[in-house]
Amino acid sequence: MSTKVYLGVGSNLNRENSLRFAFAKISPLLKNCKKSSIWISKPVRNGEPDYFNMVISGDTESNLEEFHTCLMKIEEMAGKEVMINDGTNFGMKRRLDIDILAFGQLETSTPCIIPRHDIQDYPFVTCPLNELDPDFVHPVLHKKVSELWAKLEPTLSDDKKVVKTSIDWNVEAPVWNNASKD
Ligand SMILES: Nc1ncnc2c1ncn2[C@@H]1O[C@H](COP(=O)(O)OP(=O)(O)OP(=O)(O)O)[C@@H](O)[C@H]1O
Ligand SMILES: Nc1nc2c(c(=O)[nH]1)N=C(CO)CN2
Repeated sequence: MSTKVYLGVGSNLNRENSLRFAFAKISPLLKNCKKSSIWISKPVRNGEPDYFNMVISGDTESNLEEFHTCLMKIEEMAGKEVMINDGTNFGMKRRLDIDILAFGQLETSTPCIIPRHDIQDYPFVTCPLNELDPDFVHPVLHKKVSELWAKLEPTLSDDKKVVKTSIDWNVEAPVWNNASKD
């Protein structure tokens, strides 16, 4: 039996390469794998560099535990590094964050919280999810993502807005270093 999953992927360290790495590792795990564009937004926590975010969807044959373990391994594989921005040292940070937003119709808190509140609360999740699948119905709120986005978007101040990047998946990502902020 396969389950349709939605994943939120974010990075603000080597961010374009990190999202490409995530897609390269996740797409073989999913049938009918699809991805949104990459969107840029300000961090929730002030001072960090801006984030790149995307949403990936597809069908898995795995159960939640197996699938969650695979995703944590992918996050680990992407590694960590010291994040320094404008002279502030944020310490060791994961390059890649992968969250399971929804796992079919499941509602649970073990081994992780499903569905994630990010779907309706974080524009950097709602917006790419709406781009990918506006007709997806939230398993608990029973509302289409298009309705959730229509409610959230008009409330956003400039610092919460998300902007679509023009990243072309067919062109190789630029070389990155900790000072380039890309
Ligand atoms: N659905 C999920 N998929 C993947 N990881 C999850 C999921 N739910 C929780 N986690 C992981 O559990 C930890 C705590 O998550 P939680 O949502 O409570 O806080 P957070 O992500 O740090 O903050 P916020 O609520 O502001 O998004 C994080 O490491 C998070 O990545
Ligand atoms: N814009 C944006 N901000 C964040 C994000 C994210 O993915 N996008 N993830 C965070 C923790 O993982 C904290 N802040």
